[in-house]
Amino acid sequence: MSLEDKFDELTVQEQPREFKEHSNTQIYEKFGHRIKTDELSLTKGKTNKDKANRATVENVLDPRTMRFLKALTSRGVISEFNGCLSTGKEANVYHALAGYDNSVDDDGSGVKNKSRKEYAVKIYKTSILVFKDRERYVDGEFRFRNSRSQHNPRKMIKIWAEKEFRNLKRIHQSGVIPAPQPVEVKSNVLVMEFLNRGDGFASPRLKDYPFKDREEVRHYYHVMVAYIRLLYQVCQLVHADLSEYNTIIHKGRLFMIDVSQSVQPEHPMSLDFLRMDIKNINSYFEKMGIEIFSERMIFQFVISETLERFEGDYSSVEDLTNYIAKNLLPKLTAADEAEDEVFRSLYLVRNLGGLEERDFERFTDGKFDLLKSLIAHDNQKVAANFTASEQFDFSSSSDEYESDEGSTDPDSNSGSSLEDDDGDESSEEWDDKPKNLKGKKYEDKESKRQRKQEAKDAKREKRKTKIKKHVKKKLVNKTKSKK
Ligand SMILES: Nc1ncnc2c1ncn2[C@@H]1O[C@H](COP(=O)(O)OP(=O)(O)OP(=O)(O)O)[C@@H](O)[C@H]1O
Ligand SMILES: [Mg+2]
Repeated sequence: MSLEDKFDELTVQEQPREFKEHSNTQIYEKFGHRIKTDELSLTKGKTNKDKANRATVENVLDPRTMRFLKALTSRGVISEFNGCLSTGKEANVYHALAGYDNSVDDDGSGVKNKSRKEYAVKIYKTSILVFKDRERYVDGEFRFRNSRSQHNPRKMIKIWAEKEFRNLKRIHQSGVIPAPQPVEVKSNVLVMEFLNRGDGFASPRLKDYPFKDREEVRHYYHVMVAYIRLLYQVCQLVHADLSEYNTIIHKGRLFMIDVSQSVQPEHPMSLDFLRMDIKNINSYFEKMGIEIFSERMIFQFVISETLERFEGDYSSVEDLTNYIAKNLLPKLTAADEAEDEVFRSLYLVRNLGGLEERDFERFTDGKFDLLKSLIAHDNQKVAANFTASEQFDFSSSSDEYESDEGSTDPDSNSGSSLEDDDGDESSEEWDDKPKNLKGKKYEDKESKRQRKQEAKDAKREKRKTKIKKHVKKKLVNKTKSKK
């Protein structure tokens, strides 16, 4: 018997109508009492109080959150919710209308505006698991050194919302990079300006933006690269989750959103986050069919402190793209790609004391003589006014940041745990540190060389068994692209 014949025999008997109705009634009788049809009450339930208080609707609207929303409404910040813009893994974003107090015309005339202000209300999920992974962003943040409550997910979420609020405020106030204006933050609820397309809908994310032509794609790429640098240099932030999903094209300008995980440059992993951002952006724009710059070159461009400052008008696309054209050249050859490969695998450290074994071996194998050369060596593609190899020195920039904001804070243990205590490497490359020479000044050359070689070998042996599991895990995690 063929398969088709067998299949024909498998006809399922249609159930008589009465039977179906009968079973529906049975189900209703059995479970009907469990379906709540009464209005949602915000008062504490008499029974099962604990569970009910933590239960969530759409994972975000637990009774506490509802109370905050109610408070925002009664204070006149918000008048009504209009629906959900996005349900993500960390937060839901809702559209809301501003309260009547704020419905004053923008010209300050005091005349009530008929079209009321609109807000985007981001409500962080209070479910616990999602936030577990986020500790590494708050760890090592000087600004949050006293507020680490990472064992209490509720407090963690509050920090998270506040972090986004503060980062948004910093970016928005700088006037350098467009970002929605933050309005309020209360526990896990963040209210900000709604980026409106004009017809009631949200402006599109970069991912959904309908580019007119390739020229327009290139234009936004250049603006994006310029913004990464300005965000770092002027706002002192690394986005840390930059992608086509977290940028919005609004009124012809590129807005940065979703900055809860953004960190300051002195964060121990800021350079890793920066590299990841650059990789995400590059792969999106490459997919869109334009010539891109090498990741390493963008990285240098972003962090270089001696590079000529941007003197143009921040809102002028022309000035921004000229700035880029002056400082970066497209990535064209296979050799450029090979260099990016190396760059991606490099363990970036803030100082030489934080080197990992694999990098160390790359240097000692003679491939590169210093970490900074690994980033900057032979960079002929960078325009004449940007001699990158002279410009970036990890040890000096690290000192600067550490002394500035005290990233030696004991709380920032995630970063310091990445550091190895191989700081006093006796390798030739950085034995110019005076402490290595102390007391051995008059040693003859040959015995010095031998002593150093022995010390080096011993350390190498020691390191073989030394890479800690959590360090490895972090290294793997950080190279995974986010979306
Ligand atoms: N101010 C705003 N104006 C208009 N739309 C916004 C605004 N903020 C967020 N959105 C929309 O909501 C979406 C999610 O916002 P956001 O990226 O901040 O949340 P999220 O935490 O990243 O969510 P996910 O868990 O999906 O990553 C955005 O992609 C955007 O479409
Ligand atoms: Mg997002």
